[in-house]
Amino acid sequence: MVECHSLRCCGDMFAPPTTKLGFRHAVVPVGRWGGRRSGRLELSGLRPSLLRIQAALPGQESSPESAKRCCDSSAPGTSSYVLSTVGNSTNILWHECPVGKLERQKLLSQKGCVIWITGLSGSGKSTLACALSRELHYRGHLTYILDGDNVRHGLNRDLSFNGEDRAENIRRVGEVAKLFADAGLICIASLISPYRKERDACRAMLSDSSFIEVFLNIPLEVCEARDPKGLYKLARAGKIKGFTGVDDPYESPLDCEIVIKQIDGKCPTPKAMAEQIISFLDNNGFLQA
Ligand SMILES: Nc1ncnc2c1ncn2[C@@H]1O[C@H](COP(=O)(O)OS(=O)(=O)O)[C@@H](OP(=O)(O)O)[C@H]1O
Ligand SMILES: Nc1ncnc2c1ncn2[C@@H]1O[C@H](COP(=O)(O)OP(=O)(O)O)[C@@H](O)[C@H]1O
Repeated sequence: MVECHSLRCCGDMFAPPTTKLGFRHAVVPVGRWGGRRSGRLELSGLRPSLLRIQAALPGQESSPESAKRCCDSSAPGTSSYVLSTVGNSTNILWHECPVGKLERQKLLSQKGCVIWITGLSGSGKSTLACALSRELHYRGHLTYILDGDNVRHGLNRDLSFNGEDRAENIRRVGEVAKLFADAGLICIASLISPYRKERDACRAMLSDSSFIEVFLNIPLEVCEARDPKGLYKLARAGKIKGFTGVDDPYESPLDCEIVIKQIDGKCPTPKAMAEQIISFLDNNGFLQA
């Protein structure tokens, strides 16, 4: 048997990629660091330590078992690598680094996570995100806010507010939030994210329970009365089409970690809401490595 240099394939570093990344992959035996055995791999010049390759063979699911076979089934003189197909990206390779999430979390004395604040326009998402970031910052924790409005100024400037684009908006923010959580940060995503299916898909991107959904459950009438940007007025006048809560749906979470609502007709202060979330983080071990 030939020594396998795939970082995710052997020994302590082995972790089946499907559990973390959901790749579709298959194993392709190839020559040792060179040659073109699969007809599409050219490995010359690649350092062994960088190799964990997944093949673009459709329909072959990975499993711990199949990934292990990567070590066992090679012909003498060959090693096996696995390339993957993800969406429209074919023959791509995941690079591992010995400095991982755990090391970064240790450095930061916290656990990377995503706090996903969802609610109607005007419910107070941005205000809460800022209050939470400020309170955590004072306590020595590193945070980063992905605010819907702000992200639409750059990364998502190509997206409109039709259903398809909102779904893509949520997906992209989910992916970026996942990266920030992997970086060890407490990532606060505050966007309307009106669709349950897309929010749940973002939750599914994170392997452990590090997706914390916060529903800012403020009634439409209150949000509309606040109307800080005058958007509800424009929507009611028919000057904005497809406005959430007016003529576009908002699907409330059915089972989320934290619900914030009015008490006796009064909205808690942003600081009080932030404290509620911080208590959750503390009780669930996110504020230590
Ligand atoms: N049609 C329509 N519906 C809802 N909101 C609208 C719309 N058009 C513009 N805006 C402004 O865009 C902000 C919402 O952006 P999001 O990225 O959070 O929305 S979404 O998650 O993609 O639904 C939202 O900001 P917030 O008020 O902070 O929520 C609005 O200011
Ligand atoms: N807890 C709160 N109590 C009272 N008013 C609030 C609260 N949070 C936010 N607001 C006000 O509501 C309006 C909308 O807040 P904002 O954070 O912009 O909401 P969103 O980001 O959900 O659109 C702002 O005028 C803000 O000052």
